[in-house]
Amino acid sequence: MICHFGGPEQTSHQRRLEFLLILISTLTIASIMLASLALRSAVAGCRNYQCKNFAKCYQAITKFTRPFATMQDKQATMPPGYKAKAGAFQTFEIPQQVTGSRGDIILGKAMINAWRRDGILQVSMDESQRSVADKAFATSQRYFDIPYDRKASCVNDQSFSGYIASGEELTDNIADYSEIFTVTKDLPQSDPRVKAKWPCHGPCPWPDTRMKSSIKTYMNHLGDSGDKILQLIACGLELPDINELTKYTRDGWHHLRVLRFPARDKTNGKGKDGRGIGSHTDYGLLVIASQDSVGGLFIRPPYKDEKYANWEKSVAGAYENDHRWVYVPPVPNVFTVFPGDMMQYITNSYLPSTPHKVGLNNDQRFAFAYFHEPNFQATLEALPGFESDENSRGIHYGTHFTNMSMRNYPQRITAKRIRAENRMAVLHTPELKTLGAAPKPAPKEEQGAEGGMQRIVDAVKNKAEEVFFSNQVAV
Ligand SMILES: O=C(O)CCC(=O)C(=O)O
Ligand SMILES: [Fe+2]
Repeated sequence: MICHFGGPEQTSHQRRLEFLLILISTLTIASIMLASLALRSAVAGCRNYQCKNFAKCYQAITKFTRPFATMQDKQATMPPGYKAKAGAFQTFEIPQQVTGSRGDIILGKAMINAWRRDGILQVSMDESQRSVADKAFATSQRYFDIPYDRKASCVNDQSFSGYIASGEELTDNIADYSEIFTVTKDLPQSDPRVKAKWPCHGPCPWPDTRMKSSIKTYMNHLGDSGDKILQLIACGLELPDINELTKYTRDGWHHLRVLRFPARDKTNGKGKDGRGIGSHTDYGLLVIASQDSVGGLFIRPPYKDEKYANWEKSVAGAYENDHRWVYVPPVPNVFTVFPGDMMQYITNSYLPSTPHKVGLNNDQRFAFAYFHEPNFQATLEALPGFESDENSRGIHYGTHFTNMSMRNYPQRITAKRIRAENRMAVLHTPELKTLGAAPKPAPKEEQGAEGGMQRIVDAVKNKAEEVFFSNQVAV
């Protein structure tokens, strides 16, 4: 006899079976729908999905964002002479907008976990960022290819922007082989902060308008990502306001290093074999780095038995030659993102500043390091819930940046002018330490371009330039 479900001949056993079957199919459909929603939220960086199940969604993000490259691929580009584990870093997609939704909180927590575990995370570039980054890399190659004298003329005595020759920058007293064009806030002479002789404030000595436009566009994109990442981190830290971190970055002292490293057998001999940049941490809130396919970057994940505070005692050169470094293999179309000194300070080392270093490879290497920073006038305080004796005094970002620049480039014309004009003293004026406060004009006698002070400055500058140029070799 053929039984039809629901038919007149149905026994109670068959009805139970029918009920069970319906229940199982409903549950299967529901779990497929849930899984696909969770996956979609992971792909979309939790854009719209208001997650109800924290653990499941978090797991989905963690699994989905693991990269798929094999260990062999990742080791292949490691600079010769280095032994390190190759990292497999988590990659995140940043939403169009961060609103503080449940999804944003989950994403922020996943990013925080990645930093605390690996010291670094990756962020996918969107379509427009890819094209802007490609253009910036092309611009960088074009600049470093121009004759040495033209590159080297791009310096400024008021800002630390401009050219730094291979072998000019020191890390832990050893010359770095990086050749750099630094871009700090590009301010005209008419800007009140420049007129008031604030240290580090001045124009960027661009070689041409093409480079200016391409690099500024790139920096604007990085700035947008930087603020969104900070908002996500604020969500992940469950801070009372999603702008708890971005309140510091309005008119932030964002800057960028356009970098070229020579091949390991094509250096000018001023540094140490195979070493591109010595181990160091960077100064602000976030470092957003990008590199070509050559490979050279190593980072140091947080270790429980290591504690440092770069704003108190330099960590430059620390642990440089031990085996605890992790290689950052080039991955196409991602930014690598890690915390800087200020993030460590305000989180009481919950998010420590990530030490990193660069090795030289068989080919020249191009890279960018963008620093998403607080406003120069900002004094950073411990975040709610992260207060301790160590961060109770607050730290003035402009002073930290100026100290670090003076330490790294003591012989640069900018450092000489800061010393000659005693600009360090300006750092102590109340308006320089108050967000949004207007600068007070410099005293009359110091403003005159023809004054005695200016003559001293010019003499120092000329001498510095002489030394600067005589020390260089063409690349
Ligand atoms: O070359 C890199 O990838 C990073 C460079 C760097 O650490 C820096 O410029 O501070
Ligand atoms: Fe760095």
